[in-house]
Amino acid sequence: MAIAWKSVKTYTDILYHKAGGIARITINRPEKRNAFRPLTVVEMHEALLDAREDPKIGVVLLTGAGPAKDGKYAFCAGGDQSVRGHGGYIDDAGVPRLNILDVQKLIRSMPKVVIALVAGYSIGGGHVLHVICDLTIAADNAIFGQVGPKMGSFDGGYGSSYLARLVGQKKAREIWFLCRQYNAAEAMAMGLVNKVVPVAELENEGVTWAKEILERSPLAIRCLKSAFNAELDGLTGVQELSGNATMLYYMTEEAKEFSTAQREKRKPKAEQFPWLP
Ligand SMILES: CC(C)(COP(=O)(O)OP(=O)(O)OC[C@H]1O[C@@H](n2cnc3c(N)ncnc32)[C@H](O)[C@@H]1OP(=O)(O)O)[C@@H](O)C(=O)NCCC(=O)NCCSC(=O)CCC(=O)c1ccccc1C(=O)O
Repeated sequence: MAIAWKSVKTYTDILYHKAGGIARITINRPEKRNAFRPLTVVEMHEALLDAREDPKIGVVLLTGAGPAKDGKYAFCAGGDQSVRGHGGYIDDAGVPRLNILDVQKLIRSMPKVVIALVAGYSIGGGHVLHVICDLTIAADNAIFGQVGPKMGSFDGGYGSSYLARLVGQKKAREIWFLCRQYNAAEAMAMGLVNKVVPVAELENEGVTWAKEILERSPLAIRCLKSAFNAELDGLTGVQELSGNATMLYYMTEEAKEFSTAQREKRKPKAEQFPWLP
């Protein structure tokens, strides 16, 4: 499905495009298997915020540039180990950061559908990134895995707990404890991805799914996303879900009458609103 992407802004480590209600964020460090350094994460966060704020955007495609010069593909190989220091990943100002957690939270909470398009490696923090997306479409060359216990890291948040909700406790423990790699067919079989397509079809498939979603009700999808999250996200999840209830309530004649009455310093006409069963 052809789509005329327009560049939104020029970044150093990512590409950011939009077209027809879809935003596409591409991690653009193919020679590093699209590993993210603090700058990459800052740029991803800015683009995601822009997509969240744009009322024309309903779906975000998150993907990795490739293939690299050696012909290999990667969605993302996690945190850039060349800048790992004491207390985090060191940014240009020398500050240690684990700022990928901010990106995870934004993907989780934004009221838009985020789809990971995974070709090649989705490893470590790059695996967590696809896990946290609402949907994952994998290329037939996709390779998934966690590496933390092999190289001195772990993600005890969404990367393990939410992973276990997706694939089950036994499988999630296997993935983290053994640090094996899984191909696209294995990922499909364990419920880690939504669909597998030939690598040449990956973007087209993502656009097809996005366009189908864009034909659906934005408010229904907004409420569904926060409802799916609420069960798992504790008070943060309840806050998001009930924030949507408040937003919908503000849109009612009833809320408008009570708000207007307060400003007009009069008694609200409560009797006109039913106490529904
Ligand atoms: C992905 C590989 C399996 C691919 O293997 P291969 O195809 O053989 O390629 P290589 O020759 O290894 O790599 C090519 C090239 O890319 C560089 N590179 C690859 N990955 C990284 C990386 N993560 N960081 C930096 N550079 C990378 C590699 O050095 C080569 O460059 P040259 O210049 O040619 O040498 C394989 O590459 C691989 O296993 N990569 C490492 C995977 C890894 O260790 N990832 C980090 C896991 S830890 C993490 O992601 C932390 C994330 C985080 O911040 C966090 C914080 C707090 C809570 C949770 C998290 C979280 O986990 O999200």
